[in-house]
Amino acid sequence: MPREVPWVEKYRPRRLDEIVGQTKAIEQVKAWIGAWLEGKPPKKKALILAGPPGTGKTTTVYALAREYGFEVIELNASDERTYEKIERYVQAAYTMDILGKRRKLIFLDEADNIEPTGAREIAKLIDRARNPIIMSANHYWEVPRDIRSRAQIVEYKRLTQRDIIKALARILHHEGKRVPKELLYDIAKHAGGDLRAAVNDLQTVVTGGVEDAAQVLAYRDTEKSVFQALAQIFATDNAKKARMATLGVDMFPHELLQWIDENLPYVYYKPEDIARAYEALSRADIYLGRAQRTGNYGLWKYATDMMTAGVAVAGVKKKGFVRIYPPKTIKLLTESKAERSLRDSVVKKIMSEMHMAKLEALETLNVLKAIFEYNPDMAAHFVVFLDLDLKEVEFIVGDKEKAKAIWGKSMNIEKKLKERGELEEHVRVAAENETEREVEPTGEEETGEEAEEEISEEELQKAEEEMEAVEESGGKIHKPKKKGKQATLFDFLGKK
Ligand SMILES: Nc1ncnc2c1ncn2[C@@H]1O[C@H](COP(=O)(O)OP(=O)(O)OP(=O)(O)O)[C@@H](O)[C@H]1O
Repeated sequence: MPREVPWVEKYRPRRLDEIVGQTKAIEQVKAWIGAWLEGKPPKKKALILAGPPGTGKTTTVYALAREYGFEVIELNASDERTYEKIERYVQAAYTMDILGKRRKLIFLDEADNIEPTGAREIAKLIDRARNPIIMSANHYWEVPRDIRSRAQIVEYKRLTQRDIIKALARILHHEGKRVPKELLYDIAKHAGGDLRAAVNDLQTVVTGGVEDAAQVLAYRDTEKSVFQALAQIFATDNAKKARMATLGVDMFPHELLQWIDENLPYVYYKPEDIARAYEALSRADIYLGRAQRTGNYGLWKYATDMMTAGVAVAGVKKKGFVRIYPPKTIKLLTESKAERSLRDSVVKKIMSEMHMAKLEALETLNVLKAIFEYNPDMAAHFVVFLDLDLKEVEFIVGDKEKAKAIWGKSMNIEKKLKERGELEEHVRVAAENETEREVEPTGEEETGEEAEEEISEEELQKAEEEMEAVEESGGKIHKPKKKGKQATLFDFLGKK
């Protein structure tokens, strides 16, 4: 199912005069580019747009390019290959040539994330540049000195609540939607000057119904940045960026883990990528357990690395707007009795058919929810395998019409299996898995507690190596080896 276009992109200002609250910054940028256009490149051939996230830095670069006829070459400053790429462009003739090629403007994002060696190379390139180079950074003082000394700084301010309300009202007008005034004020207040966060909140509230708003915003109060942190983790393939995303989050790691746990099934397309992300999470969980028992809270670092970088690089993510929700485990108290009993019955079926402990089954239920939402064919196979009834399917997918469609497909599968006498085969496969597990013990117990006992010191050391490997391999985590013979959700997917 295609995701809705993120409003932050749909309503990104196209013109400089549509950018709110940054008049002074934009004047400075225009003056700087004006010098280039007059053929007298400014003394400082690079510009650093510095300021908090979501305040219009990237937007400025693209609007500037559109208005002044530049082609933007956007490169990630922390990417090692960036140097070679810039090399190609800085020396390109700075002309609008007769073939109609446009002048190039080099845009380096995350200038506060450049390693020292990269910084020296980029500094040399700035000296030789024949094209304007604009960089953006959240923390000016973390931009390497070699670069800072060669660049003019332009400061972007946190946006005021008034600016944010103006921008949100404009979006609502275009969408033809209304939300209560108080809610708009609440969103603006909780965004902390970050218009990207505010626009994302508005989209969440409008698409999820206003009744969701109170819940979403209630969490913004105390855990403002967890939404932003998760959005960043789920948007990047860069291990370092993912790890940095949670730095400002005022939350214990085990709470953060719950947030990531329940939101991540909606981020990846492929079941095997979801599986890989869950592998990283379960390692994080193990470190947390051990930290708790031994009092060695230094282990929190490994846990956080696993749940941020490990999850971020687990696979190919969906593009588009990701709605981030507070974890249901926190919401359980507000669940109705009927919902609780349906959840319990589904979880019991998962436990019995897939031979899982309760925690693992709850986790699997989250994955199933994503599969049921996005892949009705695969969902139908699960309906047969788990012997789910229509009410249970409705509970999992959360929509009557979708549930009916899946149910119909499952009836067809069941009919075909019966004709081929294969219904029994499903049962036999499950039974075989059970026997294999008994014959060939994995050394892994099913409860979190017991698993924690098995972590050795070497394994802890390995955690650090693993995270280094993630970075060295350019952000790709090695596919974990399959352990034991326990029937997991993904064994099942493999068999299908
Ligand atoms: N000053 C602004 N005026 C209008 N819209 C804005 C402004 N700042 C941010 N936005 C909205 O927020 C989105 C994100 O803004 P932008 O990409 O420019 O942020 P940024 O400052 O580059 O953030 P980061 O430092 O995280 O890269 C834009 O697409 C736009 O919808």
